[in-house]
Amino acid sequence: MDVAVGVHSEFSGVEGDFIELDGVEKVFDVRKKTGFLRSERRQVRAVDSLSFTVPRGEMVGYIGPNGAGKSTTIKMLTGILTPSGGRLRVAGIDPSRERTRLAQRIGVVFGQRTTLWWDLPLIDSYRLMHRMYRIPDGRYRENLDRCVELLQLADLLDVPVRQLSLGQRMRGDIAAALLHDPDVLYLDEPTIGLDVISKARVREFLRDLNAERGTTVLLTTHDLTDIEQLCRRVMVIDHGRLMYDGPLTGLHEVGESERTLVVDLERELPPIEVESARVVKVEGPRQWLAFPAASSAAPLVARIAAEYPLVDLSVREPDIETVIAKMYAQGGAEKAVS
Ligand SMILES: Nc1ncnc2c1ncn2[C@@H]1O[C@H](COP(=O)(O)OP(=O)(O)OP(=O)(O)O)[C@@H](O)[C@H]1O
Repeated sequence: MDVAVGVHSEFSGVEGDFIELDGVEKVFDVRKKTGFLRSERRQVRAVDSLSFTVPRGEMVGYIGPNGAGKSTTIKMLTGILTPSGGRLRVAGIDPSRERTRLAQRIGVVFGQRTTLWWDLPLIDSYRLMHRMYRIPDGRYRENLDRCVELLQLADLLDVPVRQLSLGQRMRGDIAAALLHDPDVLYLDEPTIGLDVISKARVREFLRDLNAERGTTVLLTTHDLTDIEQLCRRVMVIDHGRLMYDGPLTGLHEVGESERTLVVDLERELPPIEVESARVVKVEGPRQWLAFPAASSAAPLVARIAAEYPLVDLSVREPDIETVIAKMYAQGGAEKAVS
């Protein structure tokens, strides 16, 4: 249960930290209407004594329920918002003081919004960014060619952004964030709303980018599969505070959460009987089995494949809200922040 505290020290204080937060706070002043012509001032502490470091080249998941403070953190890391307290540095730069200088070093992708010009063909947005970021011609060409090839954008360059599908637009946005070769990439829900194939393509691209270029990546997502496939380390934030920092498996252990194995059998059969999982739902030849999220699905799959007429299967991660709710229920959250 004390996994979180132990694991945290493994990652902190590493030399060459690229992102550094020390006791960072963000308090918003909000006015709430309490009656006709009357309002009350209230303070919302969106980020509360947040401290963590990310070494150069690490790909880290940054997750939490709605309203936890993730976007506020990312906005402070880009310099859009100024912290109310604490110390924050990205590549040695104080983001809110030197926002323009920092812009050359960072790339940002917001899954729910586009940075592309809606009415223009994709390539025109890239040409504008070329000028805006004053990217040397050779470097721009090289980065564009690479992104076009790896993100399969060749057929889309002349299409107005408004006509792109969500998955195509997302790939277009990721390329836009990388044209100036940033050292760090902030990704806010990069796979939201994408189909399975588009998700796989985006994840593969990010994995290669991180491996080949050593780009530091901070990834915010509600999809734990993104984290499982991309990040060795995950940070959980709730009510503006860091609740957990360590590997995803450790988070599952703290929360004692479960994954679901969905199996399609050749025909309708009685519930599957295996030691390490329990059937939670049966619908015709399809069965849902819950098993501990911290353990591997491989032995379970092998066992079922050997004993049952298996046609197809998939593994579903628990949702973040469930994992966090279980963490609280087990008392894991208190241990992680202590
Ligand atoms: N400009 C603002 N003014 C007042 N309150 C704000 C402002 N921005 C964010 N908040 C509040 O700060 C808290 C954290 O919000 P934030 O957007 O950072 O959460 P989040 O983790 O990104 O959530 P989501 O997953 O829904 O995007 C919330 O209570 C939110 O209402």
